[in-house]
Amino acid sequence: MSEYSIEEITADHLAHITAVAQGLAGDVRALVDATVRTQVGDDDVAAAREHIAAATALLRREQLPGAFGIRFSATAGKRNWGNAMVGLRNPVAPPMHMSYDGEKITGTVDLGAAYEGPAGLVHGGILAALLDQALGSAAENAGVPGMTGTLNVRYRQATVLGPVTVSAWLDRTEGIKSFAKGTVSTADGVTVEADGVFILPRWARGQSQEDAVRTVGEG
Ligand SMILES: CCCCC/C=C\C/C=C\C/C=C\C/C=C\CCCC(=O)SCCNC(=O)CCNC(=O)[C@H](O)C(C)(C)COP(=O)(O)OP(=O)(O)OC[C@H]1O[C@@H](n2cnc3c(N)ncnc32)[C@H](O)[C@@H]1OP(=O)(O)O
Repeated sequence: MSEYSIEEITADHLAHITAVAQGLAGDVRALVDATVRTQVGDDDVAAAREHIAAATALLRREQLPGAFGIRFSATAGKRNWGNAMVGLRNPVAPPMHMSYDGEKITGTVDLGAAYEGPAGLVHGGILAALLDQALGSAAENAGVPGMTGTLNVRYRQATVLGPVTVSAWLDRTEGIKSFAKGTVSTADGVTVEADGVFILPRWARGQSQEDAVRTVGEG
């Protein structure tokens, strides 16, 4: 397991690669939305596919051997840029933008046509994933990070595609277990409620975060 790593990086370089990654991911996200909603004819689709194939070949010239992983540094903190919900360089991530106010986390996200489940409504799995991320971050933010052990999700009313707010907070901790809760809200009010248990895995117990990263980084 070597997906956690330490990578020192200067502030200038961080600013540069952040802008580049956000730009590219944003362009690809726009492409996905355009693909879902296009109504152009076959010839235009064929021409677009040629452009897409050329862009893919260009990006494939130099690739990571696997996923981005999670990288830590003194200047940049934690970079989970490949994360499927919040990853800065991942166009699959809507992305959710998270802000922290003490132990409360607020995630804002605009869910477009690419996140549809029932007609005009957000796919329930996407909502569960956003809650998983926010509740997990609430546990981590409270100092007891962990893998999701159990996540309970109650869909109270349909969530219409569009802007959505995710709230999450730590309920309590019991040793290596964190219990977090959260909601999804829209203009219609709370649409989803969740609670979850996040468990610090065995390999990380009794280690500082830095030691844990070194252990897995060498593993
Ligand atoms: C980087 C270094 C720092 C270390 C951080 C490590 C991990 C943190 C990772 C990220 C956190 C950061 C941000 C969060 C952001 C996003 C959230 C997304 C998270 C995910 O997307 S994550 C993917 C889905 N997730 C999995 O892929 C988990 C697969 N699974 C396992 O990795 C193990 O299964 C594990 C670790 C869950 C437990 O394994 P284990 O060996 O540690 O368990 P053990 O037997 O020691 O039990 C200890 C106590 O937990 C209770 N317990 C056990 N299992 C439970 C369960 N499922 N539900 C409720 N309670 C459970 C027992 O009943 C006992 O309780 P008690 O002590 O009271 O009896």
